[in-house]
Amino acid sequence: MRIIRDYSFVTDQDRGAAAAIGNFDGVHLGHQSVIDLTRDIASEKGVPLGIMSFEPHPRQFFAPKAPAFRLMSAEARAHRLEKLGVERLYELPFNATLSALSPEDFAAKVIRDGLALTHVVVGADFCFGQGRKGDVEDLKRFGADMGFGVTVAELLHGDKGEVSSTAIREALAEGRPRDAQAMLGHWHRMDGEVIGGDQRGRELGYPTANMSIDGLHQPKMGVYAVLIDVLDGPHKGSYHGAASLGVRPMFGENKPNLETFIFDFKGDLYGTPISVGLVDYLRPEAKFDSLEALIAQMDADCAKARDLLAAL
Ligand SMILES: Cc1cc2nc3c(=O)[nH]c(=O)nc-3n(C[C@H](O)[C@H](O)[C@H](O)COP(=O)(O)O)c2cc1C
Ligand SMILES: Nc1ncnc2c1ncn2[C@@H]1O[C@H](COP(=O)(O)OP(=O)(O)O)[C@@H](O)[C@H]1O
Repeated sequence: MRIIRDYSFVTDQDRGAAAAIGNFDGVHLGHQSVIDLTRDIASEKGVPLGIMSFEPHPRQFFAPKAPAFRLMSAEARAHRLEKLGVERLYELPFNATLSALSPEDFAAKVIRDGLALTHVVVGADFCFGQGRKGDVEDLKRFGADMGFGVTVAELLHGDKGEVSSTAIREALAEGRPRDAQAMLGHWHRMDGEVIGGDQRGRELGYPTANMSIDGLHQPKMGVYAVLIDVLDGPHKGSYHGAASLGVRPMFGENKPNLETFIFDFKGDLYGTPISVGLVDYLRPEAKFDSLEALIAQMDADCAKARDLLAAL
């Protein structure tokens, strides 16, 4: 997969794709069905399969101080899109210039002149151009005039309503990772590099691989049964574990992070990229009267997490 970060000066090999347009935060089942549809069109036309996305997310551009809401970083999204067979990722910088393009200019300058897309696929609720003034009918009209195909994908509904990034954020904020999974088609994963902590974990008998969650949507704070993928290095592989997402009230008010104890594992993970999938919410974080009480609770958490994960 090639990542193209601008729509001007695009080389011929990166022009002419059939591309789905959107933010694809989470790459949930709705996104996946749009991508499947785009894949069929791309192979029928013999052109690369593309995604047009924006960085930062337009909401981040318009409200930079709002709490973090993204389900995944741009890097994690790219990784997942690549796994789905996407060949060109147009990760366009969302800035004052792009956001000020009228719907017609967006179609002409970005879709036609810049990327020369053969075909675009969007969801039925797609809006584009300055002030989100353009809708799918406008896009179809521009496509007919400017010479690109347009397909509008139906919005996907799950058992419990529409599959959306918003519904997934809500499920996670309420401690329902399995409901999020049902909409995502995969476990909600938080990716990052293992960073150093207070080196207390090993003394408790529970060394934890710590990760910053800055910039990411915050699921309900507490203890989870988790699946871990070590993405690189000598320990690369998949593991089970228990993680604490939060501020560690036992040890003062700290910045929220994710601390993961990996079962049956020994080794150095500092600096290693890992991916932690939330499977079950076990309990809120607590402040105990003694370290012994915390350790006893961690023993119980791990026993429970082992059972839940073994049953997957
Ligand atoms: C399964 C599990 C449960 C935890 N539960 C709590 C808790 O209830 N309260 C708390 O303050 N910290 C909790 N923690 C966080 C530990 O306090 C923290 O990981 C430990 O102090 C190590 O910190 P360090 O990595 O900075 O050395 C938990 C950690 C794990 C892995
Ligand atoms: N079973 C394990 N689970 C998680 N990390 C482990 C494990 N065994 C060893 N480690 C390593 O130990 C480090 C955590 O030790 P810890 O004492 O909690 O230090 P820190 O406070 O720096 O996180 C991890 O970052 C990782 O490199």
